[in-house]
This record gives sequence, C-alpha cells and structure tokens, in this order.
Amino acid sequence: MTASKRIVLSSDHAAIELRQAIAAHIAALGWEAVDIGPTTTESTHYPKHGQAAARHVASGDCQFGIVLCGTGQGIMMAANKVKGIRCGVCVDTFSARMIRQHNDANMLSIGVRVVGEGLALDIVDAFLTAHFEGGRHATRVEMIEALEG
Ligand SMILES: O=C[C@H](O)[C@H](O)[C@H](O)COP(=O)(O)O
Repeated sequence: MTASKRIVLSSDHAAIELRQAIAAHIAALGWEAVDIGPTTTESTHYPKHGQAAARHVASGDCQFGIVLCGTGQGIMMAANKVKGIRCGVCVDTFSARMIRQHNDANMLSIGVRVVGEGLALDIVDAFLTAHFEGGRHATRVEMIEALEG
C-alpha cells in the first residue's frame, strides 16, 4: 500500500469522538483513514499515541498524520520527537494552510478542548488542500531536518 492518500489518526482519551468524526470526514473526501485508536475513553498517555502515529508517517506508510489530545500540544510534542516529523498544532485555518505551504508539515495536531468539531473539520480541510511551496521554504525545512542530526 502506498502512502499516498493515506492518513493515520490517533489521539488520547480526550479526543476519541473528534478523531472518529475526522476519520469519517476525510474518508468522505477520498482519503484512506488509518485510525490506530485508542477506542475507549479510558485514561491513557498521549506520548505513546503521538509516537505511534508519527511512526506511520516517518516510515512512509502514511502520507500525513492527524493527532489530537486535549490541547493538541502534548501529542504534537511527542510526534515531533520522531525523526522526519513536522507536526503543528492549529486552532485556525490560516495556520493549517501555512504549515503545509511554508513548513511542509506532515502531521497536524488539534486540541479537542480548544476548538469545536466544525472548526476542527475546517482546519483539516485547510491542511489537506494546501501544498508546499518549496523555494526559500525548502531551504528552511532542510535546516529543520539538519537539526535532527
Ligand atoms: O497536552 C496534553 C493533552 O491536553 C491531554 O489531553 C491532557 O493533558 C489530558 O488531561 P486529563 O488526563 O486530565 O484528561
């Protein structure tokens, strides 16, 4: 299976319902949603879920990743520890578009306790319809990659 049009999704316990809504939304748009859970609202730890999703992207199994927790912050921090991952938290559509156009982000993080479902789906749409612009931005992304060692 090629990574193209495949998106891995994960979250902690806080964001199960929003994650499932996003999975259904992107599937309706023609993307393959690879939802790796968790599936219950039992309290869990966002670092392991962020890392698991990031590995699907870093390995080439999925083109993009979408992760969620209460704020989007903790799971983003965990995802960004995986080499090759550029994950940004977005609370607005402008940022969601710009992290693709300028930062070539391959993962998006959203906080379920920060934004409602309608805005979250718009943020996902903005992320998925934007394209990396390259040029001077490619130089800067290469500089980020160089920081990974
Ligand atoms: O960045 C961390 C996330 O916002 C977590 O979803 C949050 O810390 C979980 O908190 P609680 O265990 O109180 O549900």
